[in-house]
Amino acid sequence: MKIFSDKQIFEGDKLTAERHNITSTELMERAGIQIFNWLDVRMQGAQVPIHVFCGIGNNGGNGLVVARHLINHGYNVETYVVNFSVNRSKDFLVNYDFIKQITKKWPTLMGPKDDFPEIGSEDIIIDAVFGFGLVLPAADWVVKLFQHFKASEAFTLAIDLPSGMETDEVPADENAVVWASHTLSFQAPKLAFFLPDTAKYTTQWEVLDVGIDPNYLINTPIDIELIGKQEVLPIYKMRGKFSHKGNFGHALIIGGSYGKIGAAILASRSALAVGAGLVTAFLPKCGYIPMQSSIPEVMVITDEQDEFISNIKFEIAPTVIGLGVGLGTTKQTEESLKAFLKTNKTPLVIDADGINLLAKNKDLLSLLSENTILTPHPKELERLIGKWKNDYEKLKKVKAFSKKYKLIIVVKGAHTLTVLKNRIYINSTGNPGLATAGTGDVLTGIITGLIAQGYEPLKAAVFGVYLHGKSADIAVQDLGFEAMTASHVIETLGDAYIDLFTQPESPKAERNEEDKKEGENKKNEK
Ligand SMILES: NC(=O)C1=CN([C@@H]2O[C@H](COP(=O)(O)OP(=O)(O)OC[C@H]3O[C@@H](n4cnc5c(N)ncnc54)[C@H](OP(=O)(O)O)[C@@H]3O)[C@@H](O)[C@H]2O)[C@@H](O)CC1
Ligand SMILES: [K+]
Repeated sequence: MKIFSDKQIFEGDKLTAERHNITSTELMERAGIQIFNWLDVRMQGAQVPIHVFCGIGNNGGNGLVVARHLINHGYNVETYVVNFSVNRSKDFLVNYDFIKQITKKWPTLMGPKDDFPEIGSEDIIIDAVFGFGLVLPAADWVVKLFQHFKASEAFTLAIDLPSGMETDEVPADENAVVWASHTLSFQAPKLAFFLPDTAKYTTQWEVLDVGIDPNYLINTPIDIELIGKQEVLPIYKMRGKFSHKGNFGHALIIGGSYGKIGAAILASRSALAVGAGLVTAFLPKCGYIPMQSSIPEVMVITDEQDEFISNIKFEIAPTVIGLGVGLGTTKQTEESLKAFLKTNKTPLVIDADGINLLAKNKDLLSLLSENTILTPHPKELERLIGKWKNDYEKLKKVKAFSKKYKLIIVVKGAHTLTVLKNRIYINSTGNPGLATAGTGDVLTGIITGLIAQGYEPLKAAVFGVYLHGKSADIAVQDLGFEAMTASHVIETLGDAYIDLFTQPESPKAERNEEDKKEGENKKNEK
C-alpha cells in the first residue's frame, strides 16, 4: 500500500474535484459519510453520548459532517467547535451552516475561558480538532482540552490523525497530542503510525477510501510503501516443473565462533527452509560436528582455527554469502574480513558482528558492492550511523547512509524498514514474540536463501522480512509470544509460503445451530 505525503493527499483531493467535476464540499461530504457508516455499523443506534470536537479547518469540517449525519440518525450527539482561530476554512463554514439547519442544538463554541464539558469513561469522543494542517504550537487551552480527553478514558476516534500529531516530526510534548483509541486515516496510513516514537498516539488505525481519483493514486510516485501480502505476491517466483536444485543457487553462510555456532546453524537452516538449492557453512573447526549433526543437508568448510574464523578462504563459487552471524570480533577475524572484502565479488548479506566490524572499519564500507544488504538491530545501526534524536532523524540518516554507500539497509524493529536510498518499505508482519535470541540469524538466512534462488537483493530483503514476520505470526498462534523461539520461526516458513495463496475465509452463510434454534423459538413465540 502506498503511503502518500500530506501534500500528495491535498493535491489528489484538489485534482479529484477538477477531474470529476465535483466540489470540495461534496468530497468532504463523501468522506464524512464514510466515517459515519463506520460508526453506525458498530453502534447500531446505541444512545451512548458522542462528543464531537471540531477545529476550524477542514479536519473540523469533516467532524461537522459526521456530527450532522449522527444527529440525523438519532444518535446522542454534542458538537463543539474548538474556536482556536478566526481563519475558518470554506468547507468548515459551509458545514457549520448545514448543521445549524438540521438541529436546534447548535454546536457549542469553545474558547480559552470556557469550562470543558464533562466526558464519561463510557462516552465516545470524536477528535476532529486538527488534521495535517496543524502548525505548532497549539494554544495552551487546546493542549489542556487534549489532556481532558485522555483523563476521561473515553473511546477516542481520531479523524485522519490524532490532533497534535505531526506527520514529519516527533511531538516535543506528548501531552499536546490526542491519545486516540482508533484513527480513521484518509486514503493511506501515515508514516507516524509505524514509528515507535509516534505509533503510541493511536492504539489502532484503519484507512478510509475518501474517493480520491484512483488514476491519481496509481500514477503518483511515492517514497514509502507498506508491505503486505498484495505487495509480496508479485515478487514470489513460482517453481517450474522441470527445475532442479541447481536452479536455486548455492548459499554460503560465513559465521560462528566458540559458543556461537548456533547462530550459523539457525542461518543455514533458514536458508535451506526458504528454498536455497545448496547451503554450505564456513565455520571455525569447533563448528564442524555441531553443524553436521544438526543439519545433514548443509555442507561444511572449516577455517584453520578451532574457535574463530581467521582466514576466509574457500574453493566453491556460491551464488550469495550471508556473513557475520555469531562471527565474533577477534583481531584475526577482523583482518580476515578485511582481506576477504578486498577481493570478494559475490553478493553479500551482512549481519551482527559482520556489521560491528564494518562500523569499526568504516573504510571497508566502500569496498561493498552496490546493493549489498546490511541487517542491523538498533545498537548495530547506531554503531554504523551514529546516534539519532528521534525516529525521523534516524530515517534521514539511514537514507543518507544508504545513498552514500549504495547499500540496502534492513532496519530491524517492530515494523522492520527496508531502506534503499530514498525508498522505504515498511513491513506489516511480525509480532513481539520475535524479540528473542536468534531471530536475526534466521532473517539473515532467509534473505540469503532468497538471493540464492535468483531474487534480486532489494526484493529478497523486502520479501524475506515479510516471510520472517509471517512465519512468526503463524508460529505464535500455537506457542504464544513467550514460548516461541527462533527455531520455531524456521519450522513455519512453509506455512508462510502457503499463506501467500490462501484467500481469506468468506463469512459463513449458514448460521450456527444455536442461532437457528433461537430464531425458531422467536417464531414460535409469535
Ligand atoms: N475530502 C475530504 O474531506 C478531505 C479532507 N481533508 C481534511 O483536511 C485536513 C487538513 O485540513 P486543513 O489543512 O484545513 O487543516 P486542519 O488540520 O483542519 O487544521 C488546521 C487549521 O487550523 C489552523 N491552525 C493550524 N495550527 C494552528 C495553531 N497552532 N493555532 C491556531 N490555528 C492553527 C490552520 O489555519 P492556517 O494555518 O491555514 O491559517 C488550519 O485552518 C486533513 O487532515 C483532513 O482531515 C483532507 O485530507 C483532504 C480530503
Ligand atoms: K484529528
